[in-house]
Amino acid sequence: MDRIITLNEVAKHKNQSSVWIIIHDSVYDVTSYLEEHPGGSDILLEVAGKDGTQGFEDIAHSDDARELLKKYKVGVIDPTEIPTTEKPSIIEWYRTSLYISQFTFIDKLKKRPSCQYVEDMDSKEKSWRTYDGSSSVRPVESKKSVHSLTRPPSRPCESSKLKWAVIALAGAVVIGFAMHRYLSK
Ligand code: HEM
Repeated sequence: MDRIITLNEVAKHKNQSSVWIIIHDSVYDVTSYLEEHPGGSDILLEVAGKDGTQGFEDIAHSDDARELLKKYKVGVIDPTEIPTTEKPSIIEWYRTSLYISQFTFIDKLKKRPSCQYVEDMDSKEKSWRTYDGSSSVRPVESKKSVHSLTRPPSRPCESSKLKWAVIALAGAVVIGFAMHRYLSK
């Protein structure tokens, strides 16, 4: 079984004499690998005692590098310390969207500052990326699966609310005008 390690404990291993790095919620002791690392030791020391997932994924390490990780694993982060406060994914958002049947929706959404769940869509339009509120962007389900969702809206974005407010106001004006005409006869 994996050893459970707290963030506090990882934080203690932050200099050359002992370097622990978190990658995808697992903890690696790379002290003996510092000088061998093809990307240099400095880059590892920068994330020593911390989460290095972003840097690790940013340079798209090879499968060999990922295999090598196993050799240095010392445990996993205490699950109670892993943040779980994700906002709804774009799929959740689509389920509740008025524009569910239209792919052009994505373009509308991008233009609406109140609906910031979509950050980007890849150029081949094969996957969607969502903005989950914590500045991390991740690919999600394919367009097809988005398209197949048909639940009615229950969480419209601000501009939809605005639309209904305008309709209600227009209705009130029409009724007011009709009442005025009726009463002044
Ligand atoms: C902690 C475990 C890590 C291992 C076992 C590891 C392993 C490797 C390996 C084997 C390579 C050669 C290229 C490849 O096969 O992908 C490499 C390159 C590199 N790594 Fe890491 N790495 C680790 C962490 C990191 C982290 C946390 C960062 C950044 C914050 C990083 C940045 C780099 C860079 C910049 C290169 C050079 C890429 C190039 O010159 O093209 N590595 N690493």
